[in-house]
Amino acid sequence: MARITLQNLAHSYLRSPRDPADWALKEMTHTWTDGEAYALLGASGCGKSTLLNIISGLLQPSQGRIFFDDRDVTDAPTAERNIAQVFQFPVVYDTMTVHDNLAFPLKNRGRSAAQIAARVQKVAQMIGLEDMLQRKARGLGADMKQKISLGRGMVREDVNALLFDEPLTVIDPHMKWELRTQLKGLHREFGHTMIYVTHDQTEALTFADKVVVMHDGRVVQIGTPQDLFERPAHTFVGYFIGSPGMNLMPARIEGDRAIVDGVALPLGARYGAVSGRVEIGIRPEFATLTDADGLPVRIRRIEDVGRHRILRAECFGREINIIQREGESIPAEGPRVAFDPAHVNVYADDWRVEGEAA
Ligand SMILES: Nc1ncnc2c1ncn2[C@@H]1O[C@H](COP(=O)(O)OP(=O)(O)OP(=O)(O)O)[C@@H](O)[C@H]1O
Repeated sequence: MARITLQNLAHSYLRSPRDPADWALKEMTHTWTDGEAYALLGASGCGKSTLLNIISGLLQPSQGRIFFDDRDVTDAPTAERNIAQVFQFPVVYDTMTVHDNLAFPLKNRGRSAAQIAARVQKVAQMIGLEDMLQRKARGLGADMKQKISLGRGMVREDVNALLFDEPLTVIDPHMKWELRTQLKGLHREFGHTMIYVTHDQTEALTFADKVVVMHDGRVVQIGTPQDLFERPAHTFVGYFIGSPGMNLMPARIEGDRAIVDGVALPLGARYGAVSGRVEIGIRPEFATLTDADGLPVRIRRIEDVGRHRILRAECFGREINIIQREGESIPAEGPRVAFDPAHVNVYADDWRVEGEAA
């Protein structure tokens, strides 16, 4: 397993990039901890595959270096990087048994029969393939074949990193949940450094210790699922993560208050001068309806989604979403919306501004 360091890394597919839009990956410097499970999350085209391909060695970055521990691997081909990869579509040898597919990477590295048997058994058991080991891979469905690919990715203990590129794309929805859980179990048991590319927030949040959110060629936040939920570092994180995403409202900040359309709202921290395009961000979970303080709202639609309901509302001509838990009601007249001050984030030009404890 290895720590992965990206140093001033950037990539453009153009020969002579001129402006920022020409860079598929904008300059970044990050260190990813040895043994952690990371999800690379972002919308289509944000640069996830470009970054993964640079890490795996399929692509040479236009700028910067990449290290596995202290070794500079920027110029090393994929074969020398000692990584395992699992792709969107299963890669299995149809004529081999499930056992031999799983054993293949170990045989290639000259492991003893006893080592192979023990390891294959363990991996097969963890992904629920132990009863199928003697079957030929031919004839198995895509789900089963992808399970084999995942298992084969995990079978070696000595890889620097395990890279997954949207590995659950071909998997049946109910099976996705099972495989994600198994992958998490495998990570807990084996402790590989894992990088998992997805555009699906549920996949990222359930799988990863740390989620790396990418937007427009940049890493906008690396954090635990809780960090991303409570303190989105960028408005994109607020919007992209959560269902529905974070509410944003233009505001002016005065110390520990935000002024929205002339109404003062308390903040959980005190701020100095905040300049640029200033907004406050509030997740729908931290917005409540009152009949007293707050901003006037008009409820447009109510969506019942089981344990809670989503109120789609309008506030000073802007859309706002409020999540109500069971037992919470809607005031009959003149409802207002109030925000939990501790969960109001302040943004300047889309980036979160840190306040001082009030
Ligand atoms: N081989 C290539 N040549 C030129 N441009 C490319 C190439 N591959 C990707 N790009 C561009 O680089 C940007 C980042 O693409 P990338 O595939 O890394 O994003 P992604 O987040 O993985 O998207 P997706 O989820 O759709 O695969 C996009 O604007 C894309 O059009």
